[in-house]
Amino acid sequence: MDFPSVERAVKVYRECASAPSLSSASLQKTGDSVFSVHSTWSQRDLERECNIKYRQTHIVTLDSNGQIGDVIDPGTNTELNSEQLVRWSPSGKLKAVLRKIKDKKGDEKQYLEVWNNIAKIHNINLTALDKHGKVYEDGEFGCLEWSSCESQLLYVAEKKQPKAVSYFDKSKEGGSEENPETDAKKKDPEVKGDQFVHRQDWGELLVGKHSPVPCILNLQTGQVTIPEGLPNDVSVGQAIWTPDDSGIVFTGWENEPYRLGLIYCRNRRSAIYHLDLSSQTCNTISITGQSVRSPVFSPDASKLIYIQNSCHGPHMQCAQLIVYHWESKETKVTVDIVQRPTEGRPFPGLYVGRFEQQCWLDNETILVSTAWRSSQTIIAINICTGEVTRLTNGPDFGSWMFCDIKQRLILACRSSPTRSAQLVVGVIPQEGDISCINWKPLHESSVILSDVIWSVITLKPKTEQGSDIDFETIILKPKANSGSQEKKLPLIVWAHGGPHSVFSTGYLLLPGLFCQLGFVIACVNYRGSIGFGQASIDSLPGFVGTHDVKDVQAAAEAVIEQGLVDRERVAVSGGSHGGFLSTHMIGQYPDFYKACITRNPVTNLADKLFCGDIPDLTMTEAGMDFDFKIAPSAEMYAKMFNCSPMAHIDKVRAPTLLMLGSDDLRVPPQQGIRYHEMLKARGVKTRLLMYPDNSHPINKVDAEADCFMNMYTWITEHL
Ligand SMILES: CC(=O)N[C@@H](C)C(=O)N[C@@H](C)C(=O)O
Repeated sequence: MDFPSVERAVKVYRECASAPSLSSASLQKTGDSVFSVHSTWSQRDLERECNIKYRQTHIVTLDSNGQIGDVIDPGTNTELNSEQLVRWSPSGKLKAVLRKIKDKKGDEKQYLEVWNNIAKIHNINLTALDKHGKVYEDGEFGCLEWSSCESQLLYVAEKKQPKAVSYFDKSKEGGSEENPETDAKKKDPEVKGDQFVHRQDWGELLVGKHSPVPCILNLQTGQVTIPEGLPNDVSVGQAIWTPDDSGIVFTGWENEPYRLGLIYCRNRRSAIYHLDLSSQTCNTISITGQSVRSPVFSPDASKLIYIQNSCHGPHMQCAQLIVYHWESKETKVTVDIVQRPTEGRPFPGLYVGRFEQQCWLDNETILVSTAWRSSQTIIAINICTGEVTRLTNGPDFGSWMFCDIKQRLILACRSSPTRSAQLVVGVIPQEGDISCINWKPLHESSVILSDVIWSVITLKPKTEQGSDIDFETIILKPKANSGSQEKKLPLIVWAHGGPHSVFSTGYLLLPGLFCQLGFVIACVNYRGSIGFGQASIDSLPGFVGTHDVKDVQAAAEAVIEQGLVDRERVAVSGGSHGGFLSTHMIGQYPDFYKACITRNPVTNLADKLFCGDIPDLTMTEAGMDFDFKIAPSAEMYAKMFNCSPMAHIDKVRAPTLLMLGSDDLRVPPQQGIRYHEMLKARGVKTRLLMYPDNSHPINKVDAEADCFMNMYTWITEHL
């Protein structure tokens, strides 16, 4: 087949990859019925080989009926180079900015700034204060919270460690057994012999993040304090003020017996804590033995909500919404785990990482984005009754993300496999059906794939076990051929990673790119994906390498049966567990797939058990209970190997491209390197690309673009 040229592929990549992705968006009331929308975006810059960040501002007015009036785009795109966190104060009059700057010597320093509507009014050099290590700005631990009196800022940073010095450092020889008091006079404590002590961190994408502690900056004094009374061996994150600023509430993850990788893993043992700042007493609010996260107070400060799910088993699960009554301390599960959604009760449960800080429509209703089968959707939850209302279900946009709410003005971001992110606003009706919202776009999607159409098909598994659980596949087709029969197109079957994650009907860069270049794409949400009920998730552990494989194959065959695809030109792709599946497909269906392209694949669970930052994944997905002692029997090793792609290596014929991140801690490169070598030793065509300074996602701008071009040339050469 004459595929589009490499030059065409480069052009299409430049167009599609230029789509900005939303980092954050918030509403500020700036006048009677006037609101400003501040959004920060991330966009690939292929020339500078970096992701640039920029801020956009829009003005929204409400008319006399409280409906959306004007939407004004003052065209104020401003590139942001050093902002790490931004938080507006409760009054909206002040803005806190965490900024990272390199000084003249090239050393990074962090500043906490406060701006009013005229200028910068506070500027604290946190690094120079030397009260803590780096401030955390990540999505797992990071926070930046104003006290209600707007005189203090709360954030988390690396706990300051005593300075480790050598026993042979002559400059330290002043203090000695004869004159120990000399040591005591030193400003900071020093420890001899600890220079090379291993300090475990929280793993992939959280490297160097060991022991975060809460920090309080007093804007009047410019001083930072680390509260006393913190629990031992707990990593603090997501900290917020108690309503009267008398204390803080935070999520604490257990460090002992050792840390397991945290990113993409919502099953890490944790608790919600309340620290009273004056008495320095710290109490746990949540029950022990769970994984909890994202504490948020109601506007009237009467209730605290947080998310809870098991700290055992799958890394992503259906969660509970917990309501904690602040005065009475009564705790209630207001939304429970959903095992199997039904036609009558289609709500599939809660699949949420963190609530937005402004997620309250009123003191009884919260707004949240959650996976709902193959779509990300916005729901409203009545936290007294647990009633769930789906607010976004329109056919034209696939997936929605809730951003902010002020009074009844809601800010959201929507996209689809053929339309990049678009900010929209709407007014939630005061009466009647709150899902009747007239959404108004603030801008057009920057990328619209007008010659691609997408759909979602539902499939029933063919295996007897777990066969009452259906699954879905998102299909992208070139519009030109959607109705025609004469020209059969090549197919790429895509498996997502996790395995407990999901392809959502949002903007999907790689599938959209390949579809633009003439391929049919099938993105498979196999059993075990989130968004389909807990029973689906629980159906996979112990059956990886069979259930997930059979579902991916069933999806491929279902698309072929639609008549558009040339069954002789089918490729398979996926990263991480998606790489586990793509290498399984070419081993178990060696004549069906003619090419394989995979990113950081899991190829041998037995080998992975003692490497990588989440050994628990290996045992969990192989159907075993994880224990921190990890003492597997020979039989357990055999089971882990036998459910791995490496067990099928002798059958592989498909030319296989592997793309590895040299810094990957989640799935160490050796998994891909060994698979590549085993193919070479068997004379199977294979190519391995190793991307330095890239980890599990391989998402540095230059590496990501290079991956795509190599994927394209590999597939077009072998289909
Ligand atoms: C929990 C986890 O990280 N699993 C990995 C093996 C994986 O599949 N990661 C996904 C999120 C990926 O696509 O990288």
